[in-house]
Amino acid sequence: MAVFTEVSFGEAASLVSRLRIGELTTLTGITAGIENTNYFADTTEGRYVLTVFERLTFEQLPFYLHLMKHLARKGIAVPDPKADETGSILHTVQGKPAAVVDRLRGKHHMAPDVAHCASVGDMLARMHIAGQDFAMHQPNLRGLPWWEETVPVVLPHLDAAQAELISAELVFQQHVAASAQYLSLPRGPIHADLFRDNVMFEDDELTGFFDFYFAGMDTLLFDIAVCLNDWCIDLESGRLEDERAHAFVAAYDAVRPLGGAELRLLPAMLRAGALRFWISRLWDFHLPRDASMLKPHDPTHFERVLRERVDTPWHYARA
Ligand SMILES: Nc1ncnc2c1ncn2[C@@H]1O[C@H](COP(=O)(O)OP(=O)(O)OP(=O)(O)O)[C@@H](O)[C@H]1O
Ligand SMILES: N[C@@H](CCO)C(=O)O
Repeated sequence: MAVFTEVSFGEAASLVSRLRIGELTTLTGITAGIENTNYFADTTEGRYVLTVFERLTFEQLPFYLHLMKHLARKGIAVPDPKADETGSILHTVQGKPAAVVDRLRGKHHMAPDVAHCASVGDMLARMHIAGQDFAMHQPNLRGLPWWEETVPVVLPHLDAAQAELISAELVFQQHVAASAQYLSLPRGPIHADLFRDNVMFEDDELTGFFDFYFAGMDTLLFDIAVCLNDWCIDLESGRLEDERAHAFVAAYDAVRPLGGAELRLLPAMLRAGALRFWISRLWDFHLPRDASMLKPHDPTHFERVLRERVDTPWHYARA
């Protein structure tokens, strides 16, 4: 529900005219999303999305945009950033970084079934493989160092039980991250935010995924955990639903077989994924930014998910 930067039709038309994608015909603000300003931009030649980045910098953005370009070139169903006459895919609107990418067809499936979960697992594995030779490097900017920096900031807003849980989980994750098993995990560019609202389907066929603006170099297992915690759960309780979770991992495993350390550390990564989004939702909720129509996500959801992952570890058992 966020529009942080009001972009005029003229401003957008001026940028679009430099991208050789036709002339702008309509520009419509997108209310969904909380991180950036997004507009649907239709032209005489196609349908696009204009994003004005509100937090990410000109230095940070090339990694994400070139990763999307790299994956699109390899036939992975992601939006392809559009270049201007200089070949640059990173643009400027009102002094802020901006990008124009293909608008994916279809809609989100916010109540996915087993088949949807399997499609996403398959696609994620293919994305991880396609990303292995991506030359640029940037860490997951919402990884452990960010959790360590942000937990003290949100701690004053928590009750005693919440403070105990978040502090204990941070210590647990610090130990996991220092372990030989964790250090042996396969790494590469990950999406790191592949929630249901970042994947499109048309007639149950997966048409693509987007919002790579939390991507980074991290363990591939973390990406799997982030997905399981959003695609394969009972939303009320946060509990993992075994049929969907197994379908997701089995589809992924069929494309990129998981190693022993990955199978053993999946329960710990499921906790890490829950912690990461509990922290970021607390941060957004208690330190909100000035934006028209911004509605932060509910932090208590990931508190429940984390408690569930701690109390009932979930393991993937190959059939
Ligand atoms: N390439 C695209 N194709 C189709 N729709 C898109 C595309 N990019 C963005 N959208 C639409 O805009 C909405 C917001 O986009 P996005 O999720 O990237 O914003 P955000 O501010 O990063 O949100 P969040 O981080 O909360 O997911 C999406 O839910 C989707 O409806
Ligand atoms: N997908 C995130 C928001 C964007 O990072 C969440 O649901 O908390």
